Amino acid sequence: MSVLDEIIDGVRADLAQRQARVSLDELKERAAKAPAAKDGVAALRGDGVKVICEVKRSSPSKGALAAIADPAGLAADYEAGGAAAISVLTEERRFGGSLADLEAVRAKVDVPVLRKDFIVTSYQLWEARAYGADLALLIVAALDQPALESLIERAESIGLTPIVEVHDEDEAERAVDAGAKVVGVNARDLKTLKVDRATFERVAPELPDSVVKIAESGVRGPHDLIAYANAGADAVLVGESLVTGGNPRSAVSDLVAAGAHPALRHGRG
Ligand SMILES: O=P(O)(O)OC[C@@H](O)[C@@H](O)c1c[nH]c2ccccc12
Repeated sequence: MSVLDEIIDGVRADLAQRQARVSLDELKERAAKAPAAKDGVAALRGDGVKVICEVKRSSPSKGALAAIADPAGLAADYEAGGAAAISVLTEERRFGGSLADLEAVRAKVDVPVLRKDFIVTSYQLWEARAYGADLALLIVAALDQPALESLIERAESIGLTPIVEVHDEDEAERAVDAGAKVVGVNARDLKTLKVDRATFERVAPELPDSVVKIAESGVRGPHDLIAYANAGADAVLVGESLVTGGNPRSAVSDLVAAGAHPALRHGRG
């Protein structure tokens, strides 16, 4: 069984407990009261390379990264540094996240917020909206094609922008076939946990120009952002280096400054 399969088993077990406590109707009522979703696509387009900053306490590959007692405070630092969006991990067992983190971050920042989890049912999309997310991650490797298609449709119908995560050319083709408009290319293979920064440049050419392209994982600093930008990234998604670096606000602003450099040839030019 791959790491991804193990993570998803845990996610399904936790999900079953939440579903037993909170009905879908209750969630929908809560979602109806949530502030309207912000435009996730608009936030990731435009001049310069956008930086999505992640609230990440731990990971299956590295274990504990940072305690993050105040996720909303961290998100506010990210926003002050120029983050285009905030990613909040809500998976509990391996990443130490929660829906409470999502809610706290949403209440604090104005930029769009991404629910980063292993979404396998539409119930989790309603949760994302109910707790204030504007974007939700859908991982191609975790879904069969009909499920991927229906979750993309459902996400859009409830106002969420789906970020469809791929890791190779075949998955990129599946994402595009399923109608993805925003695609994240993850340099980390979720089945082996290995990072290969060349993944983005290999996979991005499979994606049409109209698709917003996010390079995920492995960004240690401006140098990696520039390499991803030169390979066509519209945005990068950064976690570990921000939570372990000591000064998240200045680390983000260094990335944003690098991404705004006029000499960069990025995505839409
Ligand atoms: O910590 P990093 O290497 O900067 O990576 C962030 C992000 O890309 C990574 O957390 C991630 C990408 N896709 C995921 C899917 C699930 C959980 C986590 C992820």
